[in-house]
Amino acid sequence: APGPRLGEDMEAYVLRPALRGRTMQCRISRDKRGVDKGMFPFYYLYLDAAEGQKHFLLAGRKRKRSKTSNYLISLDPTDLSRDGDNFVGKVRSNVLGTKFTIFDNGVNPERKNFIPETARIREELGAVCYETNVLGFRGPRKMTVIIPEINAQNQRIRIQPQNEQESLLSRLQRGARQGLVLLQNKAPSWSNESGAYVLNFHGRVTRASVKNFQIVHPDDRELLGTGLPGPGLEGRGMSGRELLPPSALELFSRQGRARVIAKP
Ligand SMILES: O=C(CO)COP(=O)(O)O[C@H]1[C@H](O)[C@H](O)[C@@H](OP(=O)(O)O)[C@H](OP(=O)(O)O)[C@H]1O
Repeated sequence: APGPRLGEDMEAYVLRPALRGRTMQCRISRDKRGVDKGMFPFYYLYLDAAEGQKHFLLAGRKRKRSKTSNYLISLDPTDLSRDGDNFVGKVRSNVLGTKFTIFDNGVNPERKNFIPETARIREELGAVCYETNVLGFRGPRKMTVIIPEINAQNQRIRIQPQNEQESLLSRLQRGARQGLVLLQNKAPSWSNESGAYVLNFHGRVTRASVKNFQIVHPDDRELLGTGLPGPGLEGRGMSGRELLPPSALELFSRQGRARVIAKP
């Protein structure tokens, strides 16, 4: 897909769903160097464009004082402040770190100082649930991704919960799936030969990793959206449905336990 045009409104660009039938191939690099980057690394998202060009899109970093995993996403790699102009959204987990929600930069309506007349209620752009499996942490985890439907005009359905009960995760919990698209990670199969779980990444995997996953639609397991870390920890994500903030996808993939390798 073509990269952003010069002078394009980058906030609108990164929030716009990918066009149907188009593949957006991205990569994520992680910077763990430096004093506290082991605990709070930086993530940088790039779009791979024609002629080998890379377009910087987003930067992310785990925030230091939150009780839950809370990753801030910014348009500017040098400005990851929560109240900065470049703040475009965040990824927040539940207390257990098993469920994540991606918000834009709107306001939580349950905040005490929320003023409906002036503040825009935040949108939920997606959510991911990890289910531990019967094998405990030894087997591959099951990942369910929930995104709002994209209409025929390629616009995302607005999900702006007034309260927790209207959130994507609560709707998933009670089976209220109207206006939602549910995706899952493709279950790897056990290979006695390699002594590991395998999935066919069509030559794109260079190393066995718990971060290798393929997101598919349950009704069409061959239509892949894939998040893959490359050799230098640079992930390459392809999301056929929507340009989720893949730095968020990179973060999600860190929750898995079982290594998934490419089918020989
Ligand atoms: O204990 C908790 C209940 O689950 C959460 O505690 P914590 O993880 O520290 O998160 C709270 C922090 O103040 C965080 O800075 C806020 O995000 P913000 O700075 O982006 O506003 C967040 O606002 P929220 O995401 O809930 O709107 C708050 O909920």
